[in-house]
Amino acid sequence: EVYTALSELEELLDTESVLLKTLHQYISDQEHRIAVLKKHAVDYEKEHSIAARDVTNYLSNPINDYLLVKRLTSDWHKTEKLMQDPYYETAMKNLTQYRELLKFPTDEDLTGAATALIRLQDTYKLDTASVARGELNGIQYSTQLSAGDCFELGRQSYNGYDFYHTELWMNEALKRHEQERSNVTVRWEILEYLAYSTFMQGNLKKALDLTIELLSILPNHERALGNLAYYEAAIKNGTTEIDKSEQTPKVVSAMLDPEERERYHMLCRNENLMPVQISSQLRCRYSNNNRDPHLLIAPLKEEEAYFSPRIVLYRDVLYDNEIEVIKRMAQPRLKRATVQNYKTGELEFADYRISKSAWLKEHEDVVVANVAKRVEVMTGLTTETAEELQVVNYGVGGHYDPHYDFARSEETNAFKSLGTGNRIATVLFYMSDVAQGGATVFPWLGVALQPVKGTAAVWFNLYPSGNGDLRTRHAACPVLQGSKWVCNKWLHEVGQEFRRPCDPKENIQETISR
Ligand SMILES: O=C(O)CCC(=O)C(=O)O
Ligand SMILES: [Fe+2]
Repeated sequence: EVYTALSELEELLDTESVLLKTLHQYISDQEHRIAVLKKHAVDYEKEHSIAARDVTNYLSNPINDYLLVKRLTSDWHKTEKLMQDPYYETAMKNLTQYRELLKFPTDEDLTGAATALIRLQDTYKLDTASVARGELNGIQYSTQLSAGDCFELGRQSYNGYDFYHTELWMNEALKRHEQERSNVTVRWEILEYLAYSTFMQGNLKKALDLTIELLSILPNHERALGNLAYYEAAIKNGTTEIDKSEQTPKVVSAMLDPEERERYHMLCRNENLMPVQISSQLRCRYSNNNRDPHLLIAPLKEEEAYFSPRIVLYRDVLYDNEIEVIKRMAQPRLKRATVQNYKTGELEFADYRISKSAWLKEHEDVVVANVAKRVEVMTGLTTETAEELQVVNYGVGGHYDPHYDFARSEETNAFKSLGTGNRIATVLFYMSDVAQGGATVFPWLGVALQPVKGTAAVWFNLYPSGNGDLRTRHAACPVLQGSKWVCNKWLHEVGQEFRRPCDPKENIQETISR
């Protein structure tokens, strides 16, 4: 899956530059060949017209006779050979070889890239026409999309049963098709997708009009003829109901609770969801974490992000040179992130988490060990039982849908093999700024944390009773522009008995507080 991280996409640019070289070589070979063929034609023509002017006279000359015969034998053989395109095979052989040597995206990658773009469009409410112009939130970032590009986005949406986006993109394809002079896609094909997706969304009248237009281009299109009859009958009988079960998009976070999804997306767009009674009480301070000797000279820059549950940010707790070391160590080991299937305990890929991650051990580098020490200072907990440092890179469109970091009571298999209990706290370090998007948001709290390089976010996932705190449900918004790097340390329950004593009184019911 190349679309999950920037580093992989860079390799695709290398692939493209090799392909471009091959293409240019092929074109220049061909141009040279065509130039030679043109010269042959001119030469033949010259002799031929001299002969035509006075045939008898021309043919009574033995040299001319010889030349005529030669032109039609040996010379013409050469011409024929040149007409055969000797470069095609070599070029194709090279290309076949490159398929094995270079990194190529797959059809699955194309689907992934299209899904990512549509996810961004959804989350950030990007309007189709602006995206097609290469704009993201009013900033021109890339070149325009052609009718064909829009058509492909529509087709990908269609394949995911997402007829809402199929209609948006096919409409855009149609608009652009009218403006473009050279057309690769054909109008009737756009119309076919557009008519069907319009129908699936319940607009029979428009579906009918589009089908009529399609038939004006291709009067014998069988499926369109069938649909025409069907639509006409349906309109006549007033049966405009469509089987909704077929409409559920496969790709666009179909699993999310709509209210949570709405709150999640609003927070990603930087819309305020926090009551002023809370936000006005949030403070920042220099903290020495109750006189931790490590912090007496250089206290932490602590910023409150929420009170209950308490979420705090620590500014400038990771240095640029440490970040460089961590990224460099992680880079070659980055793999598509997995999630634990809560029934089987197995790790698997999921559409709701798209990023690349790697795990670093403390003994591998002093920087990794220092990060663990700093986590202890920030949290007052031990990292003896913590997981290794997880490094995550999100490419454009990379995201993580709302989730809990702790294992719920029914997830009996999670963390079992570690033998260190549940994930008591999360420390999330931002290792990059993100140009647009990529916030960490807590949908039910109305908290949105913007990534700032060097900052750490800290919160407890469990109540002092040991029960999971459902209010900590959080998500990583899709990256809209740029690349996002984070690393996290998950602290576990075992070993914290005296640092954060259990308090059965706070055995609060596992319910989401809204
Ligand atoms: O990347 C983020 O902002 C959050 C990541 C996260 O929640 C996780 O990895 O569990
Ligand atoms: Fe998380």
